[in-house]
Amino acid sequence: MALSVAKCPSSSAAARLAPGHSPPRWSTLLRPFPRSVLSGSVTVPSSKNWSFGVACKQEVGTVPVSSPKEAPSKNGENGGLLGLSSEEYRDAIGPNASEGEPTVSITVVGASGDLAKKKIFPALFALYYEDCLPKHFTIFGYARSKMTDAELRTMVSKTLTCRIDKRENCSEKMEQFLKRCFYHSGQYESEENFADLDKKLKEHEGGRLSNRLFYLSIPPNIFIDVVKSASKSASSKNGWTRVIVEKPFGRDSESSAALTRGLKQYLDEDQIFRIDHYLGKELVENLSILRFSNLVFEPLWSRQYIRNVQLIFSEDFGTEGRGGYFDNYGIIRDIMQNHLLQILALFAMETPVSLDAEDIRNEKVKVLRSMKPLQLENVVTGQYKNHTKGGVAYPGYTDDKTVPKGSLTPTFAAAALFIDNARWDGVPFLMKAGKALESRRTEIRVQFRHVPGNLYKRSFGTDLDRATNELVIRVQPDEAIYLKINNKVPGLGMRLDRSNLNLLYSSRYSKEIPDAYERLLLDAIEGERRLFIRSDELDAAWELFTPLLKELEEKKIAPELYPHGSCGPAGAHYLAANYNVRWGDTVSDA
Ligand SMILES: NC(=O)C1=CN([C@@H]2O[C@H](COP(=O)(O)OP(=O)(O)OC[C@H]3O[C@@H](n4cnc5c(N)ncnc54)[C@H](OP(=O)(O)O)[C@@H]3O)[C@@H](O)[C@H]2O)C=CC1
Ligand SMILES: O=C1O[C@H](COP(=O)(O)O)[C@@H](O)[C@H](O)[C@H]1O
Repeated sequence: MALSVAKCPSSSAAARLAPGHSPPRWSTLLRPFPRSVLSGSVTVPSSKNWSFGVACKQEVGTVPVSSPKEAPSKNGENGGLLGLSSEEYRDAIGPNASEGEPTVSITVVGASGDLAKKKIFPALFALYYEDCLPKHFTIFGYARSKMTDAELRTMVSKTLTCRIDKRENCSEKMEQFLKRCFYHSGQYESEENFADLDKKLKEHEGGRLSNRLFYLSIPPNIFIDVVKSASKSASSKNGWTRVIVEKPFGRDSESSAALTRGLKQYLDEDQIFRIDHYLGKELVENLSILRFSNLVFEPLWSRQYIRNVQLIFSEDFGTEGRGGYFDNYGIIRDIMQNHLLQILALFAMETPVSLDAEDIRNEKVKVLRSMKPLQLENVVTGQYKNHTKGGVAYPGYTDDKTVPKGSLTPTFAAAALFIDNARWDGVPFLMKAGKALESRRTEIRVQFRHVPGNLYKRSFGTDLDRATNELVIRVQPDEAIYLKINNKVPGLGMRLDRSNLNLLYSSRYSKEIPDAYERLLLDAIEGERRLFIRSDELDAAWELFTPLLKELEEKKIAPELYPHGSCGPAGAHYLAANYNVRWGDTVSDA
């Protein structure tokens, strides 16, 4: 029987316990409390009901008691109240504070763009549908494009979807949701335009304690302009102000440090939520649970038993429509330096002291800082070229009009990385990421060592590799965790077979898996930083990749061409073979 807790109880009755009731203990395993709760906050009941200890806990009147790491925010009197004592906090929010429920205003900056339409508004709607948003919330779209509220709603409504398993009242809920979405057109560097937004936000907040979340869904060259104007003119006067920053966080160590310095002129580190949406994916979240809550795995999690680890990302489409952005970054910056490296850090970290964000991030950063410098000979790059299959012509990367002719930007890369610590000494961590490949998949593959003195080695023939165990965590699509084991083919003979112990999520759970952006938006609203990137993690990630990127660019290394829709460059196989490894996704029973 599965332990189950409603992640976002649709009926708040199930979620709310009378004051004095203990929350179910295991709920914390499934969703660690926000830092404010862990550090001893008092939750002020907003009414007779008390939202407490549940997956989708609303931060209703959370009063920080002591949280030494959370200093008052940079924007001083305009900023959050995170560093105040509970008495100061009550004084600041007035005598009736505990009677009013706070509001959350979410401003999607760059609301006219692709990400906002594709991911952010749909995720906000899913949270609303699941009763995960606070009772009082308002969503504002902000961008330069001229749009009315009605036009924004029409635009947004086209991308909202209902969960397959929850269609009940969906269109009604959509209508209610859209009524809470508004639009404000303005320039990104204009304090005046943000001051106008502030006025509108205040009208909606109706004098309540107001918490404000800004989601920067815009190109990075305007991050600082927006943060400057928003923090000066539109940050909360009496609640918290937080900013979600989309990637890319720079192109290299220097530009990333400059971006962080720029942001920190106006924000404290704990107001900055650097998003890496791969950390919000269900199976990536599950990685630590798999390892730290199952005795069978943790003892094997080291060089002693693990031969290699593979982190594989592939997409079966090219850079269509994003060539302009992509050409300036390439696959190493787009996928490896962030998504795959973050997964590696989570995979390889030591047991954290607790599930608190800082404890987890402390362990991740230690892994990143223990990485051996990346050598050019341990890297293969590729770029897709046009290819015709079944009478259909697929364009090459440089056929995209937004990509400069002769571009050397890699759309594929494979690399062998090493962690210079006692646990992982000598174990290759092989990464592979590519666009326009034959399939779309993201996987973590753990290949174990051979069984010493294997009694059955004769039964495996010459291919002993096939006899080793492999643990596969398929992040997407068809989320699954499976372990390849050896077993006897039933019958009187002695033939060995290889089978999968398979946890296929769609068979095990009828519930639809939430999109990563839902989890991350909810965490940002709750102040939970575990799945966001801290600045020292970011620095360490860039420190690892910057010298390699510079070398590739300075030496003008030409990527190996591979046909659109193929398995990628052959060089990736040679690279793996150098370490006696075969990519797990290329074998017939992958
Ligand atoms: N799209 C995706 O799948 C992903 C995107 N990201 C990141 O998220 C952010 C947003 O992505 P996306 O929505 O695709 O980006 P867009 O290019 O669609 O930009 C978003 C909005 O920003 C404004 N804008 C665009 N270019 C400029 C410019 N040069 N100067 C000023 N304003 C500009 C436009 O709004 P207006 O003209 O109305 O002001 C546009 O609608 C980016 O940082 C991107 O790298 C990260 C992961 C995936
Ligand atoms: O960050 C990015 O991620 C997407 C892939 O995300 P997914 O959740 O759809 O797997 C990738 O296409 C894009 O290039 C990159 O910027």
